[in-house]
Amino acid sequence: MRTAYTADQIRAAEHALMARLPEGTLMQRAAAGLAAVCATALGRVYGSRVALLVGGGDNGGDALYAGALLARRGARVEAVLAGSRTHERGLEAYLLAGGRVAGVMAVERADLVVDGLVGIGATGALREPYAELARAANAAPALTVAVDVPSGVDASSGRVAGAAVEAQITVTMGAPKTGLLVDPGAARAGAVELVDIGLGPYLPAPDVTALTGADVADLLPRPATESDKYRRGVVGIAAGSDLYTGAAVLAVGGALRAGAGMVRHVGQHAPVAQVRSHWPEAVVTELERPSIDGVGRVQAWVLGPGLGTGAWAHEVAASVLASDVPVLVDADALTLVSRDRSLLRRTAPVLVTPHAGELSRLIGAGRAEIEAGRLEHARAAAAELGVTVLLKGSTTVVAEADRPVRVNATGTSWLATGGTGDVLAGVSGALLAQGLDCYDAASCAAHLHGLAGRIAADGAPLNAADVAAAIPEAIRRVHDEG
Ligand SMILES: NC(=O)C1=CN([C@@H]2O[C@H](COP(=O)(O)OP(=O)(O)OC[C@H]3O[C@@H](n4cnc5c(N)ncnc54)[C@H](O)[C@@H]3O)[C@@H](O)[C@H]2O)[C@@H](O)CC1
Ligand SMILES: [K+]
Repeated sequence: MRTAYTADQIRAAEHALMARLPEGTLMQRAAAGLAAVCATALGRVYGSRVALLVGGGDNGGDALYAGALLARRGARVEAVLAGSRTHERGLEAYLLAGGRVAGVMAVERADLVVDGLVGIGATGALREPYAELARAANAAPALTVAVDVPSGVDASSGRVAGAAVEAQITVTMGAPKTGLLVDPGAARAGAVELVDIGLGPYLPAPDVTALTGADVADLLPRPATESDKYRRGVVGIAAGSDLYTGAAVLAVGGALRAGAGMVRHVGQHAPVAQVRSHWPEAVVTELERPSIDGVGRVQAWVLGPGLGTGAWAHEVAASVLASDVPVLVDADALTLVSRDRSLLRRTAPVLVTPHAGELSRLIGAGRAEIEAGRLEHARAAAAELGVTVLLKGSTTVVAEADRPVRVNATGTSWLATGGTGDVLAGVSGALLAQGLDCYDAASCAAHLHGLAGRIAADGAPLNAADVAAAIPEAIRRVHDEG
């Protein structure tokens, strides 16, 4: 399990650790780790050109001490001082080692830029001249290594409010920060390298977590020898309408590939016919009236892909949500519940799987605002609606009351294409039907779906059916990792 922490959590842990160590020890550890990563990235330190962007706080101190280490190894190091003050001892050590102070031109001629403008002590958008220096680093041909977090990225949320450094590598001190795992911040961080400064024993419960493949392998149910299709879990899929048939085919496909014992599709005539012809394995029921009464027992429902948003769909949604099993609410069903919240009044679990636009209708926040602050909006929605929320997007996050948000790191932008959400709904539903709770089902499904997207894309466009077809390979890979 990967874990990440807010700036406040890190600061508290640092204080506890610092109280037991001679002054300056932590910064020395941080700088040594930072210099080592820079040296590896440079390949040859002697004779290379390094520019340091140095802010007025300890983040700048880290950069200066690391710059001193690189200067001692023969690098030509130039520091651009951005703050009205500069870490005094760091600057002394740096100058003593042969480092120089320079203007912004240093950035243009550097092989490597070290971004030590701000770290966890930043407040709000970068002010000048910090913002200008961040832009200069982004425009320069050099490799950029960010100290702790890319300056301009909020360490606790991943928000980017103005100019922000786009790093190829971020060397983070003590423990990863939440903003390095959540977009838009995560996209600015590049590869994240952790420097162990001894913070481990002082860290609290994490703010966010990310499942590794091995974690997913542990959580996934494996059929036992005595399993039969009913014990392995029957997933019901209430999807498709005479207008929209493809979504049902894709959701059923996702569910079939993710290990459900049986998939039962219910819907109108056209989608039922499509599902029957695509998936002879599925059991289909054409609904004569908008109700699931009498269609047979299922362990979990997927509700919504292509269902429509009219009166018929509303009746189907009410009937599915009146059941006593977990329900995944997706796509058109999200529109239905945002119009009629009373549909969500039930005791069995609910998992909602919106993208930012759908979440904006559900909780009345702006779409851009949700994209900018994915974590806080997913958390707020989970609390307000009393459900588990899987918020899709460039970083998929899963939020549930009283649990750390799970962030998915496997996705690829190739997945941003029509129908992939229907596949995700099917995969999640199959995991719910196999007995995973909403939180685990959603986070495992997001992991497998992202991995399947990478396998299917392999550097080129994919379609949603390819993603469903790659789910078994994704499952094999997580088991290999486990
Ligand atoms: N506390 C410790 O023991 C350790 C701290 N470390 C480093 O110290 C950093 C935190 O240091 P600080 O608490 O001094 O804070 P920072 O250095 O992150 O930021 C504070 C400085 O940035 C300026 N600033 C803040 N927001 C700004 C904005 N929006 N635009 C322009 N300037 C802004 C402030 O005026 C101040 O000079 C960590 O991120 C890490 O890099 C590491 O050395 C590990 C040990
Ligand atoms: K930084």
